[in-house]
Amino acid sequence: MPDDLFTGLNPAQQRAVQAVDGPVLVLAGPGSGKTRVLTHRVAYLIRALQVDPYQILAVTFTNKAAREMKQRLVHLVGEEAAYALTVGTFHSLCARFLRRDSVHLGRERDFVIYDGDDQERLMRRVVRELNLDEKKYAPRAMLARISSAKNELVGPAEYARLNRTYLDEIVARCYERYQQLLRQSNALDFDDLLVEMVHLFEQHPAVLGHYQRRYAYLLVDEYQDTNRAQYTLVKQLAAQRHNLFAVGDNDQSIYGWRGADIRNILQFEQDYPDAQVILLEQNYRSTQAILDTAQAVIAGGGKQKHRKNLWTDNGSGTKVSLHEGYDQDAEASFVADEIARLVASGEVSYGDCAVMYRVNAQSRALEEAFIQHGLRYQIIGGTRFYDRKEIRDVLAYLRLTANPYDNVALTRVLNWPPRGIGERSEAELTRWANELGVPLYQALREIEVGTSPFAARARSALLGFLANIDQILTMRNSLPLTDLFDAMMICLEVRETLLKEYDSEEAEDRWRNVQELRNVMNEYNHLPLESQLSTFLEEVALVAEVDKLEDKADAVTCITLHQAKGLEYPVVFLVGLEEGLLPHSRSLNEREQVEEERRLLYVGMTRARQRLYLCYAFRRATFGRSNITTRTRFLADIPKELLAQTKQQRKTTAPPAQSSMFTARSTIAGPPPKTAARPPRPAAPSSPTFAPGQHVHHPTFGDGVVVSSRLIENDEEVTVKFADKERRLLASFAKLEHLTG
Ligand SMILES: Nc1ncnc2c1ncn2[C@@H]1O[C@H](COP(=O)(O)OP(=O)(O)OP(=O)(O)O)[C@@H](O)[C@H]1O
Ligand SMILES: [Mg+2]
Repeated sequence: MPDDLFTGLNPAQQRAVQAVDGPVLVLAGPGSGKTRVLTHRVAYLIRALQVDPYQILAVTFTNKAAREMKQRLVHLVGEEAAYALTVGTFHSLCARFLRRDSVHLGRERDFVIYDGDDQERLMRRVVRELNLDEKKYAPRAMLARISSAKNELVGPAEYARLNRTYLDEIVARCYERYQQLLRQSNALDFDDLLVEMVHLFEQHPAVLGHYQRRYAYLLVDEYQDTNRAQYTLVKQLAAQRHNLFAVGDNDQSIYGWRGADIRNILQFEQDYPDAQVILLEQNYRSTQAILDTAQAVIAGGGKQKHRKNLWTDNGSGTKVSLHEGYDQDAEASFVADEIARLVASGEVSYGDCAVMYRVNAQSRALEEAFIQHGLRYQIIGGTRFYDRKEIRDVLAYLRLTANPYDNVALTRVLNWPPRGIGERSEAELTRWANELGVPLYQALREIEVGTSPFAARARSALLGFLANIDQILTMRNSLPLTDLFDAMMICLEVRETLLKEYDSEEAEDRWRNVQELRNVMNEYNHLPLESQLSTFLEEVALVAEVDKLEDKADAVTCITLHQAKGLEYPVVFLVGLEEGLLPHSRSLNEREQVEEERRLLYVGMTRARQRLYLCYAFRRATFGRSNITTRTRFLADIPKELLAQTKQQRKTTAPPAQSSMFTARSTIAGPPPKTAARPPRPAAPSSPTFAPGQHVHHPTFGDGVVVSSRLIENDEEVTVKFADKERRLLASFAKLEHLTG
């Protein structure tokens, strides 16, 4: 036997590779080599047992994992055999099988697969057709319910039977109609791929028999995150030969919210009574320090079945760092500084580092810090902050506010928020503006005053848009940037629009992104009023551009915790370890959901090989408001002595006085920047020392602008607009400083 199959495997792993007949469950902790064993087992089947690679089916959790597995197998078994294997995700495999066999379901082979946008458009049609109120029955929300039903293999009829509330009835009707329309278009959505496959196997035993014979060997990675439909598929395929090899870790089950059922792995032995269960206990990925810390977190969740031991002889390594930053920007800055330091020391490269977070909006602060520090980075999965739809829409309005003649910005948001301006009206407007030889905004003005080619309905919709723009324009020169922004959000009903367009969770995420943009603006409020918006837009444009030009090779990886599953990096930063983020505020109601968040943290921690940083911020601005945070409860389960704690001194200014996206923020507190020498306050001023419009600094509330000031008794009462709100202060107590510049 060629020995490279086994040289890299310990005895337990070798046993797992060689335990060929019958079902096998490898239940083991992170980094114990489950994925490696699965890969080697494929090679073993081919090389040692002469199994035809055509008979092997391996299921991975992501397409990326499938590609990586194939690459490894090219080395182990050669190209020809590697290409004859079937490796993919449940979805990609089902799509492939259905292309071949969906005729048995009376379906054309060339069905199309609808993505999220297509689905939404279709559901919108359904909701309208059924004369339902789109506000009450948001298409996205309907789709989310239908998706859960599909993952549970519950069809429209059964859904109607099982669910009896009024809302359920509506969902059932939408579900039924949605499926009809999909069918008419010869389309399947993602969930249908699994559902149809299960149906095909149920209804056509001959087809199932074909697949059962063909795939004599089944291997499934990340088995703990299979949902009902996937679990059923595996069961169907394995029913004859029982050659199922599943690997997983119940402590890493993190997709419950998407229908994954942890019981699938816990009940493996009941499902397959002849199963062998193999435990792997040596971790090859992480240092002892990282492992101990991660174990402490998962153990804090109490006892579970199959408690696994995990040890490593990788050495104790550097202590896990626990870092408190002042706010999310300081946190990001710390991460960037630390990465720059490690890279400069020659210890690691950018590509060795990953930053993981709970929600995509958290990447904004990181992206900016990386750009400031000139660090290469890439955002995995998530769209880069400034590329997100809601951000681009809002930015388009801001661009219009700065320059109403910006045609690109104008066409982008002409019908967002939706006001019934269709493609036809837009084309007509463009044509007409060309004819008049004026920018679109000017053409809109013309509609207002004179004759235009538009029918009454289109005309009033276009004028509605114009009225919005003009209303915002009138505020442009009188409000500080963040106030202008808030007024704009109200005028355009952005939040309400998002709630209409998306289900409540997604709308909340997108609204959070929009508010994140407002957080950025805070830093421009201190500039002269007339240059705030333009400076802001200039710098945003630069950030967006720099980002595009980046060479992605050897870049820091920014990734959500959910997407980081199965991956590993020498250096890992977990940021935002605060209550409300992790555990996410959505999960606080149910214990089981909080436990899933705990596992998510565990998954994140166990991605690290050499260095792990746990970070949280003392304050965090969410939804436009900066609040003091509470660090996540899970940190309490880590014994203090396992951690090296660092804490940023409280910043004396927040936000920094002359800040912009490109002024480096120091992570360590420094003297307040650019402050005038502080004269001792005279006890009883005879005339106000503060005047409206002056920029001032307060040790606690940060920078602000004086709104008004008046003398009272023997003091001066100053009203100051700070980043968060307006405050009335007594000058003798408030220690207000005048800011120069
Ligand atoms: N016997 C071994 N000798 C040396 N390195 C090993 C051995 N087994 C696994 N490794 C290495 O340890 C790391 C973790 O392995 P792998 O990714 O397969 O773990 P896993 O159990 O799948 O982890 P996760 O649960 O996070 O998916 C990989 O870099 C792998 O190459
Ligand atoms: Mg793995």
